[in-house]
Amino acid sequence: MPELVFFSGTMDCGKSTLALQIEHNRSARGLQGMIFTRDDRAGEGKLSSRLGLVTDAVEAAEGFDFYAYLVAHLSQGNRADYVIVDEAQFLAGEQIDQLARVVDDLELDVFAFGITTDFRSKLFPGSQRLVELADRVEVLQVEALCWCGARATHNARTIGGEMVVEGAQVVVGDVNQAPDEVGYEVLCRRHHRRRTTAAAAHAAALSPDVLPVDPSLGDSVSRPSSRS
Ligand SMILES: Nc1ncnc2c1ncn2[C@@H]1O[C@H](COP(=O)(O)OP(=O)(O)O)[C@@H](O)[C@H]1O
Ligand SMILES: Cc1cn([C@H]2C[C@H](O)[C@@H](COP(=O)(O)O)O2)c(=O)[nH]c1=O
Repeated sequence: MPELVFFSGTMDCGKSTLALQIEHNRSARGLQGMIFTRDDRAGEGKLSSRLGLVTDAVEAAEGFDFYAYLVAHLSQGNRADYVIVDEAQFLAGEQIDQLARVVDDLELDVFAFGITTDFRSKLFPGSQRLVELADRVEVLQVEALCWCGARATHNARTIGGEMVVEGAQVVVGDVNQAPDEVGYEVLCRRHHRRRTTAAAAHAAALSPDVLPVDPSLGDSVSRPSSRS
């Protein structure tokens, strides 16, 4: 039975790499995929991974109709054995409905890849609809890590290393940006809640307010640690 599968995770956990691996393995066996993306960092009509791999893709902009596009593609005598969609968080809910229809009516597997939540830990519309409609939601096995070493489950937006909580939901960007640029950092929930980015933790560790610790004050003293 064909399936709608949502491969989800934080930024930088290997989603695009997995999309390219699925594409490689299937095309190596003679299958032909249709690859879609939206607003990839590498530019329009590209699906790119931080490992340096990139492939051409159809840009699924606002208003793009996946079902109509695939019906037209097939009825012109072209092949499509499966569908890959990267950056699926950016899609509208109705576009996810079209993908479900591609699975049910055109009987094609659809593999969608995307981050689940935004920098405010709210669901993206596309991800919400995927959670509602997917046959399976797969969390990627390669864990992205918070600076403290715990599994990263949330995406923070940063400016100058500081976490921000105001702004547009969609701002295309990357992790490991220069300090003065808008960037992203993956964090565990504890540190996302406390807005403790790596830079903030580093600054706190160096702060004279918390160092040196006076041992005579006992355990009530706040000590710089990975659980700050
Ligand atoms: N220089 C590197 N060497 C090995 N692995 C790397 C390197 N750079 C990035 N990666 C891997 O690539 C992953 C990010 O892959 P990518 O597919 O771009 O992520 P996503 O699409 O989830 O944002 C990182 O989590 C890491 O595992
Ligand atoms: C958290 C968050 C992310 N984005 C953007 C930043 C990137 O361009 C993509 C995620 O790409 P990746 O391949 O998973 O790294 O999403 C955004 O626009 N808004 C956000 O809140």
